[in-house]
Amino acid sequence: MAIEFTKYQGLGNDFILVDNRSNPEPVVTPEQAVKMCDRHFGIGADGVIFALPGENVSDYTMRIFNSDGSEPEMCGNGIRCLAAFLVDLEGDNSKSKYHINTLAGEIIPEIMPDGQIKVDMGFPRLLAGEIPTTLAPKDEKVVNRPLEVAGKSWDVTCVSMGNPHCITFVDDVAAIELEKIGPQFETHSAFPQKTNTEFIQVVSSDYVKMRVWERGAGITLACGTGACATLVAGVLAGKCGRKATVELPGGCLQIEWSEVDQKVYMTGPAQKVFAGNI
Ligand SMILES: N[C@H](CCC[C@H](N)C(=O)O)C(=O)O
Repeated sequence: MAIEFTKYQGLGNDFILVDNRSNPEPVVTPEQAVKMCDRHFGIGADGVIFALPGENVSDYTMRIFNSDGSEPEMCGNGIRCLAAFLVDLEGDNSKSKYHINTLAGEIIPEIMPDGQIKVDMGFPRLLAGEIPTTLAPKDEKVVNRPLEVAGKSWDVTCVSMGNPHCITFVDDVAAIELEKIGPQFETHSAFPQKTNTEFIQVVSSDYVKMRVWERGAGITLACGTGACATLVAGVLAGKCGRKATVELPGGCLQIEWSEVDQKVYMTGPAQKVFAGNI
């Protein structure tokens, strides 16, 4: 069965988007998603994202398969790409704000006048039991706690944006051997659902540099939920303010942890690359 798709990217974190509005179940299996994401034998992407019918009061439902076939709760760059995709699909009937149902709760992307997309990413989850991690009692936060990885003790801060993130502040992100230690963080026994792993270099209280090893995807050029988790971790660890630019290898995101509603807001681009079928 031919599958029509449109390729989008958000700061180089790239996705295959599928119009799944006529079916409550994804029309692609996780195994097929792995093949589609292969950068030599397939289309090539960090994941496959489905625009499914909405539930309750939401306009649509988003589901995503990572390039290893696993299904995460949410994807920040991905939901900006989904919003751009929906505008394309809906044409003249398109809206500027969508209520999207996800496994991380309701997420609300808004297309701004300058074409950037601002996303209400909801509330961060801060307790060990919500990450989830065994690094602290389940009703405590995990801020600058030691974690033994690759024969070294790292001070980590854990935050969930619906998906788990383990954040480590370092003096020089370029010096981190991500391909060597990323997998050891991702699959560490302290993370029952595995984890995304971010290394952060604080340039100033409103500018940080980040590199990421993603759960189920490996090194990516950007991670939206990771950038949100990073800002929250920076506030908890006293390293940055509640609004900052997060510089990723693929470009910059503007992140704010609102003091008004305690939600996290992410603003960044999403670009269509090409359409096709497979
Ligand atoms: N690999 C991530 C999902 C994609 C998140 C990332 N691409 C983002 O932009 O948030 C996970 O398993 O939680």
